[in-house]
Amino acid sequence: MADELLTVAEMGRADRAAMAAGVPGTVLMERAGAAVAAAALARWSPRPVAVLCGPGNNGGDGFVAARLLAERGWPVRLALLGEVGALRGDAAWAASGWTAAPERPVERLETGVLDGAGLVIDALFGAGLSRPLTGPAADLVMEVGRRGLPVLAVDVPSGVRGDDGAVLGCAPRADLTVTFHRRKPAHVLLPGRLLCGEVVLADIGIPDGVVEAIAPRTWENGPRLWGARYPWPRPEGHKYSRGHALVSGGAVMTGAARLAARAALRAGAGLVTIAVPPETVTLYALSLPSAIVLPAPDGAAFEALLDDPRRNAVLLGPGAGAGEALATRVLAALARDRSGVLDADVFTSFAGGLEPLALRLHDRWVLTPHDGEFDRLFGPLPGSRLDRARAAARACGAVVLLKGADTVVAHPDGRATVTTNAPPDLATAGSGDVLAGLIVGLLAQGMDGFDAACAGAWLHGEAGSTVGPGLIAEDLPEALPAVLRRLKAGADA
Ligand SMILES: NC(=O)C1=CN([C@@H]2O[C@H](COP(=O)(O)OP(=O)(O)OC[C@H]3O[C@@H](n4cnc5c(N)ncnc54)[C@H](O)[C@@H]3O)[C@@H](O)[C@H]2O)[C@@H](O)CC1
Ligand SMILES: [K+]
Repeated sequence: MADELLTVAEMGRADRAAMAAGVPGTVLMERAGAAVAAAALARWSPRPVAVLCGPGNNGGDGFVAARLLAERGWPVRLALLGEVGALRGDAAWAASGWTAAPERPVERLETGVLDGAGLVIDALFGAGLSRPLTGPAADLVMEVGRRGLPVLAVDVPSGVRGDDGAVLGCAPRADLTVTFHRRKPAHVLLPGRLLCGEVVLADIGIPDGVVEAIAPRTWENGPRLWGARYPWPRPEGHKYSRGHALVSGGAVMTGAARLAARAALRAGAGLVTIAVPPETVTLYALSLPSAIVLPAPDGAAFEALLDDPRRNAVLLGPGAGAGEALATRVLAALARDRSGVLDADVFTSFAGGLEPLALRLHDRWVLTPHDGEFDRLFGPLPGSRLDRARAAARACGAVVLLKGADTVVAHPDGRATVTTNAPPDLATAGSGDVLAGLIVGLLAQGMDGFDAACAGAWLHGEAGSTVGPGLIAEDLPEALPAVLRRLKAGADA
């Protein structure tokens, strides 16, 4: 499946470009409806179907699918929101194909159309959804849910907004969603992703060059994006050529920096120094045999460690304790030519204003807030998670990774990815520290900020899935070798 995600506007441009290149809209619609019918035939045994059509082209796809399924002998009832006479353009053409057979009426959109149905095809609204579902459309969607009928959604479950996956009013929970040409953000962002069920991407004959011309800026995260630049160890390499991460450890919440340091090592950093309060050296050293544990009694001592340019990537935040001391360390790290990750307590330490950070940050730094931390640092920004992460990256000049079940990574230049492989088991203490550690480990090896953030988020998700139920954060670095082995096998193929 292609990784690009097209906004609704970009998909509209793709449709228009295809038509300008000589593919008529009716041909696109016929192929879209055929893909829906094919998906129904492939997934379900023959059964009575209720096709719910809306007033636009999404409904047009429904008319085509209904005709094709009826031609295959499936009992099909079709109901339309509005009047057939009010349909325009390609949708009117598609409707005429259905009504051409006198035994195929167009029913009013009422719940009775569901009686006897063993499958619902939801073709009410797609890209054109402009307001919350109300009236008969909402009644039908609610009734489909009450009856527990299987649902095949055309393009998106009706009520799910294409650009952000938000539900306007209500939306059915689909078993299968057939979308066209490229997926939209709604197929990967929550809650949309959960309502789509399995997503099938159908080729409706829009030439590939069209996507290249549109140059989309959003992708589903995966190794196809960054795998070619993954910093695999080279035969002639040695530990000094694999980067040296510096992790700042705290006095009380010592687990956070230890988890991060271990993850940085597992991600392949040649060396990891963890700078800790002197009274905790033994504790850190005993649990991290492969890391260098050094005492840093104060800011000056930490700066002395920073001054060694071989320590090329820095992690600040996990277990650090918010406040002036942490803020000073952050600014000291940013004053040097380093890459790094800012996490956790850093966001509280700079909650008063972004300016001191924004002045010094650049795109070899990655900020990894969850939603609460994000709002603390950037304020409540409008729009989807994609919009907000992009705006934040632009505002601070660094890569922003907005954590969640649908983690977004955004670069200040507007590129963004959505990560979809994170299992819910990852919602556990210390999981974010591991993520920060993975990213700093990759930065230390020379990956750029965007690649390191994307690769870190994806590896984190894969490690989480490898462990599965019962996962605790300590398991994640240990799961990494198996994940990397699989990645390498794929990358080498
Ligand atoms: N040539 C094309 O543009 C193609 C479009 N395709 C299909 O066309 C869809 C987009 O078609 P449209 O742009 O016509 O949009 P939709 O079919 O999603 O809906 C547009 C209509 O619904 C109305 N509407 C929006 N929200 C409403 C609400 N909550 N309650 C009541 N009415 C509401 C709008 O006023 C408009 O009349 C895609 O999702 C896809 O399924 C496919 O056929 C492939 C080709
Ligand atoms: K739909």
